[in-house]
Amino acid sequence: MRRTLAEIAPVADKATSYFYALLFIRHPDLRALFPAAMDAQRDRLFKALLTAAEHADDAAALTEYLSRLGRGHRKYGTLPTHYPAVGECLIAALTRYAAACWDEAAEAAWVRVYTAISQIMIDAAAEDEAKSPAWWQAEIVSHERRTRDIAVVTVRPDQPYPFLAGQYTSLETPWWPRTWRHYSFSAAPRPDGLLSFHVKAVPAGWVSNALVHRARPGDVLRLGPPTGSMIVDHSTDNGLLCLGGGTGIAPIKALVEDVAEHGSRRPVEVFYGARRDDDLYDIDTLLRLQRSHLWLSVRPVVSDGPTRRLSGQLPQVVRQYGPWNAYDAYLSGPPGMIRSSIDALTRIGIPPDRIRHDSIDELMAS
Ligand SMILES: NC(=O)C1=CN([C@@H]2O[C@H](COP(=O)(O)OP(=O)(O)OC[C@H]3O[C@@H](n4cnc5c(N)ncnc54)[C@H](O)[C@@H]3O)[C@@H](O)[C@H]2O)C=CC1
Repeated sequence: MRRTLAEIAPVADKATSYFYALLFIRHPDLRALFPAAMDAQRDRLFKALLTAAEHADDAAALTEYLSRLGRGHRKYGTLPTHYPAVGECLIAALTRYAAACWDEAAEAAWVRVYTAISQIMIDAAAEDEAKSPAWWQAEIVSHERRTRDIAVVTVRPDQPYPFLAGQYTSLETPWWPRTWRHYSFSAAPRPDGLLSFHVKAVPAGWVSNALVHRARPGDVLRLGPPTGSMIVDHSTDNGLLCLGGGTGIAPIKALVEDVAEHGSRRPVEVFYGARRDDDLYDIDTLLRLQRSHLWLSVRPVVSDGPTRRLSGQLPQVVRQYGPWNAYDAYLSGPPGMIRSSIDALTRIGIPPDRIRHDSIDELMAS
């Protein structure tokens, strides 16, 4: 499998385009399950295959990854009968684009692995069906523009939506059917069941632009299941060192609320990074939380413009404080910020297993 993937990696775009073309010609009914624009989708299929191949020797990690994928596919309307159709087109694409190493043994390995992959995904989806809906309808109940391009969107799901502070969901708008994007919850679970997200309209971001510029109270979104492991570990008394860059502050605020609800006195140090003073759109909320909780310290950090606040990139500024050896780190923000913060924090001695963040691949896909 690894040899085949290495061979198709440089032509992954062509191989996945060929795969989808074949799938939609042979099984036109499946086209309706996919978004109109397939660019992000192409990338995702290849990444999923790579991830599966990377974990091929670690059965537990592979099963966990595939089970999550199987549960996540319920919202697309995927049925067990779709898997053989996909498998057959996948094998055809590999035969064509990994021709140099494709032989009977390679084909047998892929058929075996694909069958196992599908079975894990199908089983996980079936098990999930008994306890959870495939998706939730969620009506927008408030839409608050904080800056020209950032909105805080609050929704009421049609059924209880169990999740943990720090997690994220996938979201589909009525304007771009079947195009799903990830957003972190910006608040811990609330007694009224409402959920909030911070959305920044990014260039060429169809979903984010629709959510910021078009969405209004009364519009109905669809949500997939909650996911993500950037949650508070309540089994330790370690402090929390939280770095939130831009709208990455959203799940950090949820984590702070979670610590507050648990009534613990663990120190929580939040560094909130933005390009300019005006971009610190949620600073008032965080400073209000700081006034209510002695264990919480919030430091705004401005990276680009002139400021009377702390100035610089988040990882640089954090290094000037500390020591951080009794802290668990929580990182949320742009992929570049997450990568450089992991680097900086491991260099000052925080072990990698105490640094939590969401999957960088999934952040990029949003
Ligand atoms: N769970 C998560 O990790 C979440 C991630 N996000 C992601 O956060 C991003 C937010 O975008 P914007 O608000 O436009 O933020 P931005 O691009 O304006 O950056 C905000 C701050 O992050 C830091 N930063 C950015 N790039 C950096 C780099 N390469 N190295 C070090 N520090 C860096 C700087 O302090 C900067 O001021 C989006 O990509 C969004 O997908 C948003 C919500 C949750």
